[in-house]
Amino acid sequence: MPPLRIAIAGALGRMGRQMAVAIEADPRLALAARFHRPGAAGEGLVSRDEALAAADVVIDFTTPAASVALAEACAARGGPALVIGSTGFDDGELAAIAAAAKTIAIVRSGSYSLGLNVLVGLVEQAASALGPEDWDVEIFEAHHRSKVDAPSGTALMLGEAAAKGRGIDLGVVARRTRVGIIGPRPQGEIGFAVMRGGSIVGEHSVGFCAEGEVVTLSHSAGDRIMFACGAIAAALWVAGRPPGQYDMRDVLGFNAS
Ligand SMILES: NC(=O)C1=CN([C@@H]2O[C@H](COP(=O)(O)OP(=O)(O)OC[C@H]3O[C@@H](n4cnc5c(N)ncnc54)[C@H](OP(=O)(O)O)[C@@H]3O)[C@@H](O)[C@H]2O)C=CC1
Ligand SMILES: O=C(O)C1=N[C@H](C(=O)O)C[C@H](O)C1
Repeated sequence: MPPLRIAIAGALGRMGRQMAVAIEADPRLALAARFHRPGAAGEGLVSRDEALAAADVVIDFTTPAASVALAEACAARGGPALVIGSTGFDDGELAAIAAAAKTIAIVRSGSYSLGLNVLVGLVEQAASALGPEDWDVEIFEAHHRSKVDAPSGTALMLGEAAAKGRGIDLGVVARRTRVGIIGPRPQGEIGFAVMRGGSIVGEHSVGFCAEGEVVTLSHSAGDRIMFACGAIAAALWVAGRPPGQYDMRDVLGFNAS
């Protein structure tokens, strides 16, 4: 079987550079093209249109606006398939990606880590067993000083999992900030806390806190290579799939009934 042709969006970014290393080392793949912002200078970079023409799958770790524009460009030409790793989308941007996924296959996940996606299932299970009458859910995340969105995409995935386990909508119970005299904690709230500093790759924990006891489920990322390996698994899985929006738990078979 010929190698799967991959294009990298945001090739000069932290994840774009990590993706190139991982793809070059994988005999199942060919690094077909690397592209960045229009006009960006860098060895071997091509235009977005050239990259789309050369690839079976594009792997994209950029920004919400760039990912939406890319999804629309891929959909307009009927491919290639897309693996989106960017985080920080608003509702309108998510709707635009869902619209593009009516024409092409798109995998989107706030984390391509296998371990983190296992943790998502554990959080849903724990939230279902530890009800809101006695157990408060608090999510903590820490990242490097250059990260621009908060809470992280992963923290939001964990919040969605906890809300799902309790059969509620995260939007109704999420508490993203606390400042000043805020009063006692409302029952059922799912709180988020954010730390930024240094070169932290990604720390996440979900605390279930009751009178006299705390259960903590956590994940620690020490290197970006496992995000890149997860994105490669997603690219191999999504190539040739019918149009639709998928996530990493689909790739891993965790959503199969
Ligand atoms: N899902 C996952 O597993 C992971 C997700 N992420 C997410 O991926 C995203 C990128 O992270 P990271 O690599 O650390 O960030 P970086 O800022 O290092 O990389 C993003 C790159 O995208 C470039 N870019 C911006 N606009 C465009 C465009 N229109 N076309 C092409 N490239 C563009 C930026 O260029 P410029 O520098 O010129 O602005 C930047 O170099 C973030 O949203 C992050 O949260 C990160 C790690 C894992
Ligand atoms: O920006 C990052 O670095 C990361 N972003 C993702 C997120 O927002 O959860 C994944 C990972 O934690 C690293």
